[in-house]
Amino acid sequence: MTNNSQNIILVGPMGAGKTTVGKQIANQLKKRFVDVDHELEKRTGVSINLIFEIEKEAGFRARETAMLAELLSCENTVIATGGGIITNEQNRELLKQTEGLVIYLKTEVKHQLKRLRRDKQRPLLQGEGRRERLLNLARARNPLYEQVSDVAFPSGRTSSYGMARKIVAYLKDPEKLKKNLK
Ligand SMILES: Nc1ncnc2c1ncn2[C@@H]1O[C@H](COP(=O)(O)OP(=O)(O)O)[C@@H](O)[C@H]1O
Ligand SMILES: O=C(O)C1=C[C@@H](OP(=O)(O)O)[C@@H](O)[C@H](O)C1
Ligand SMILES: [Mg+2]
Repeated sequence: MTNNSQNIILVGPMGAGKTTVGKQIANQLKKRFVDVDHELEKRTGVSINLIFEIEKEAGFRARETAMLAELLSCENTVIATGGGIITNEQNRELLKQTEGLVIYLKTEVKHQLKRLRRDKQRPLLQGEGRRERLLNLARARNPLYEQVSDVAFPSGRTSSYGMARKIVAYLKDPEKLKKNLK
């Protein structure tokens, strides 16, 4: 079992379920939940969309790095990151060096498209060509999620609740789950 105060950090692409599953994991483990994007919105008082519009992606990324560093210094917290967190080298170093457990929520573009079809909150998905855009992001970013994570969970058709249960079971007894998978 992971130690009681260990942080759990979720990485993975947009629509992988980092925010939704992260909240449920925190509930089940009685840990605090924070989301890098939500914290940025709280601090700035504006939406991620507006930060992108005013400060462009570079401005958002600088804020995101500062927020990640701050949140990683907490204890006993489930931290949901944004899908682009791994694009910045400093963030990747922070994730590799943290004592927290970094979990990669894997997903496929077809599931992302379905889950995010009504989304208006994600600046990188505005406009046409979502599929192409998600495919390009996956190509560039998936190896980086692998690089920074300790363990990966594919979501596929498993519900967000099912994912949270699977992950909590793993955290309570990593060996048992490995045996079940054999
Ligand atoms: N495993 C899952 N199965 C089905 N829908 C999911 C799953 N995980 C997340 N979702 C849905 O996809 C949408 C995006 O999830 P979210 O948690 O915001 O993803 P992320 O934070 O990784 O971008 C939400 O509507 C959420 O309910
Ligand atoms: O993939 C990305 O670059 C982004 C993902 C978003 O978070 P989610 O992964 O929670 O959607 C959010 O941080 C921002 O829109 C940029
Ligand atoms: Mg999210």
